[in-house]
Amino acid sequence: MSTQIAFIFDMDGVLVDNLEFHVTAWLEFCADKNIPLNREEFFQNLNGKNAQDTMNYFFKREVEPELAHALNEEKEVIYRSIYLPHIKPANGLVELLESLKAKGVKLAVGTSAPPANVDFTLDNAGIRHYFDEIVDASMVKNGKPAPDIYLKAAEKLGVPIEYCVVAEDAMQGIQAGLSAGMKVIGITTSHTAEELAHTHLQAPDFTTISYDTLVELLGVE
Ligand SMILES: O=P(O)(O)OC[C@H]1O[C@@H](O)[C@H](O)[C@@H](O)[C@@H]1O
Repeated sequence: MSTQIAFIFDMDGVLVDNLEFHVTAWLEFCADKNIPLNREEFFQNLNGKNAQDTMNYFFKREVEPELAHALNEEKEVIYRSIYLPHIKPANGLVELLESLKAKGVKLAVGTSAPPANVDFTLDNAGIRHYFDEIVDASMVKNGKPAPDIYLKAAEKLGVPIEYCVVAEDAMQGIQAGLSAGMKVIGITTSHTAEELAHTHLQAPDFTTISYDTLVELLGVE
């Protein structure tokens, strides 16, 4: 490989197909707190947002960080308990990570999730060892849709933005990847391929994605 390239993965809805469990946990949390929320609103406005921005949205004000994280953890306890028996890597992911590692592609995770959920997901799915860098919500000031998480991942990997591909499922996350100036593959776990037509390529999972897909998207040798 002549040009060093990188593949940066969103976590929820991409490395694992878990959004149904997040939605169930959010609906339970909101019902308990008398906060109005439905699935459509979640997928349009909240999916991919970090804890702080989610609580600011629910309470329509800047929630004190400690309170925001404590409230968010109430939801994460529900989420982790219902998702644990089902956790597994997305279809085709492990095979792809193996082949990209063998080709020398740099690999990172860029997620709005809190560190406890990152540990929960990567360790229980058995995929942590594939990644050179992991950037979570606690490591940047501005959450998705701001580009910070993806810019930080590229910086930590030492790979220029023009050689980075992002895999994302959420509207906020896709915006983050596009704003970072990266090529974005839309994984259609949260939205249809038509809804993700503004991404550079759409795929249901990783079974159809290969090293050649990245090379073609980036236009490198
Ligand atoms: O891994 P991603 O897609 O950046 O997002 C993580 C967040 O995704 C949201 O959809 C969940 O509601 C959050 O609880 C979660 O932390």
